[in-house]
This record gives sequence, structure tokens and C-alpha cells, in this order.
Amino acid sequence: MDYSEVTEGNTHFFVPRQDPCHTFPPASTPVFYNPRMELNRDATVLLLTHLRPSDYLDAMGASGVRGLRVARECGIPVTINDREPGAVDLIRQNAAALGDVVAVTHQDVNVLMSGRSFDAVDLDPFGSPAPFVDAAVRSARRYLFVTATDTAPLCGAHLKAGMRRYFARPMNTEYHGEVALRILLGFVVREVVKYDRGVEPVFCFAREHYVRLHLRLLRGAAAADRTLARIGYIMQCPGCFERTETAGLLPEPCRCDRCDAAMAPIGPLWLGAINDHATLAALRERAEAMPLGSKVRLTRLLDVLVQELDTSSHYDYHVIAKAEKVSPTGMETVLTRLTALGYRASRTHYAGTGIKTDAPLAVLKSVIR
Ligand SMILES: C[S@@+](CC[C@H](N)C(=O)[O-])C[C@H]1O[C@@H](n2cnc3c(N)ncnc32)[C@H](O)[C@@H]1O
Ligand SMILES: [Zn+2]
Repeated sequence: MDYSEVTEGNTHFFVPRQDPCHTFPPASTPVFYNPRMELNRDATVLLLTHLRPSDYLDAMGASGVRGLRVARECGIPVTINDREPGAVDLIRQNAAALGDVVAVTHQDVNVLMSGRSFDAVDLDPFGSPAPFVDAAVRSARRYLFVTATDTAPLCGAHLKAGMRRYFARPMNTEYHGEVALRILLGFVVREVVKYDRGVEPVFCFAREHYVRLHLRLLRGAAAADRTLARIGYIMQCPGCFERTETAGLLPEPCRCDRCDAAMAPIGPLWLGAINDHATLAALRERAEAMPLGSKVRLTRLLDVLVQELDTSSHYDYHVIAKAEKVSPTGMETVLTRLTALGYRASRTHYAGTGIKTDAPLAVLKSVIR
């Protein structure tokens, strides 16, 4: 087979030359490696140098890049698993070349996670993580990390697939990336609270074609109840941009204040904060000194996340301006006007023209032209 050597962070490893057609799931490439996910891996390496769990499972390793980087760059004991023999061979070769810095297992991931516990568990599947979250929750002592690349089902573009996988009803709105993240987080929360455990999001973001969650797991029914209290619905007007939120397992029927249409529930989903701002600030500082290939993009992401408000949805003010048939002014001007009126307002990492604010829609409309 034809291999190429790759470096991420300060870790060298080999991957098979990838199928240039980028079919999904990759057809002709025996072991998967996606260089476009380097920022996703950099984010986890950066976070783990801060959290320092006692051990880490790269549950779906492929080439092993993620776990190899965690072992070398964070100095944490690592196990890398995959069920494909070709992947396990490559992980072993890559591990040997680095001085056998990791343990390697060859199992179906649900079997492995049902039998062993790890301080931090990382799920990085093709597409949906839904079939693996329950076992991952039982395996993870303190931290659970999840990637989902099935953004079409999560954001409502493939509605039935979203309902089957996440038992939630998304809606394809102009804030679809945020709906995707919150539907996934809501699903993971429901898998966690049944074990009388709680969830604290630490570092979560949506980017390009994927959602990435880094979560702290808490013990006890009280933590589970606090977590469950942040599950609910965004109530979206089907006729205008108006939305509200309602916490609870069932959506409260309500009508739009502006056009009296019945508001449609999106969810159940996570309504709470998606980041721990103190951790983000610590990561921002730490990132400067680390050899991360995506450093410029990652620090830009952290800068936006640090100031992003914890509201459960955002507005795309260019979309609103278009519907209002006005030409939009600059982002800084909109934010300054909102804060001058006494409202909170921030940029959002989901979209360059996205705004988070606690201002009513009518106020937002009045300041965007
Ligand atoms: C998207 S790739 C992982 C990419 C890798 N973590 C990285 O950062 O490059 C998903 C991997 O999960 C493995 N996989 C899929 N289902 C699995 C299962 N049930 N048990 C174990 N491994 C599985 C596949 O063989 C594949 O190598
Ligand atoms: Zn309305």
C-alpha cells in the first residue's frame, strides 16, 4: 500500500494515500484520515493539556492520529481502539514508530466501552455517534468527547433521519448550525441523566460539516436534575424570525407575538451554556505556546467563543435585512447600538453574520440598517 508521512502538532505518523474523490464514507481508502479535521484534533489536544485526565480512550482510532497526539503532546496514558484489522495494523505501526507510547485494542467499540472504564472517552465515528453514546457514558469517568459529522439530520435538512437518530425534531432555520449542536448535546444529556449523572459543557463548537462536544460528566441525581432542567425547546415562528424558549420535557404551546402563528417546537435540545468561559480563557493563553497546525484558526475560534453569549439561538442579521429589504450596516455598528440600548449582544462562531442578543426582534430590526 502507498503511505505518506504526515505531521500534526509535533507528532509524525503514516496514513494511506487518500481517495482523491472524497467519497463518503470513503470507499477505496482502507484507513481513514481527514486533514481537514486537524483543528478538531488540535482543540482536543489543547484541552487535554489543561484537563489532564488520568487516561484517555481514542475509541475509533483509524490511523490513530488523535490518540497518538494525546499521548505524545499531552503525556497522558492512551488506549486507541478500532474494529477494522487494517486500522489496528496501522495504529500499531504508528505507535511502534513513536516508541509504543499507547495501548492498542481491536474490538467493537461498544463491547470495549461496556467492559472497561476510562477517565476520558472520545467518540469520532463516521457520521452519527448515536449508536455509541450510551456505552461511552457508562465507560467515561469524568470526560466525554463526541464528534458528529451527520449535520444534515441534526439540523433538520434530513428530518426523518434526525428524528430516528436523536429522537428530536430539528428545523432547518437560519441558525441551523446551532440547532445541530444543541440537538446533539440534548441527546447526549438524555443518555447521561438516566444514570443519575450530570453534564457540564466545557468546549463545544460547530464548524464546517461537523459538531464537536467536549463535556465534563458529574456524579449524583442532583447534578442530573440540574442538567435536565436545561433541556427544552426553542419555539420558532414559522412565519417570521420570532422565537422564544421553553424548558421542560414537553413544549408549551404558544403563539407568535408578531404574527399570531402557532410557534413550532424545535427539540428537545440543550438550552444552556455550551462552553465554560474560564476554561476557554485558559486555553486561549495556552494555545500560543503550543505547536498547533491550526493555531491561527483555533485561536480565532476561541476568541469568538469566549465572548459569545449563552442564548439558545442566534439571528443572522443579513438574512433579516434581506427579508426587510434594507441594506445591512456593519456588524460592529449593530453590536454597539444594541449595547448602547442596554442589551447584551455578541458575535457567534456559527456564522460571520450571526448575532446573539437578548434584545427583542423589533429592536434588532431597528438597528441593522
Ligand atoms: C472517522 S474515523 C476516525 C478518525 C480518527 N479518529 C481521526 O481523527 O483521524 C472512524 C473509525 O471508526 C471505526 N469504527 C466504526 N465503527 C466502529 C465500531 N463499532 N467499533 C470500533 N471502531 C469502529 C472505523 O473503522 C474508522 O476507522
Ligand atoms: Zn411570527
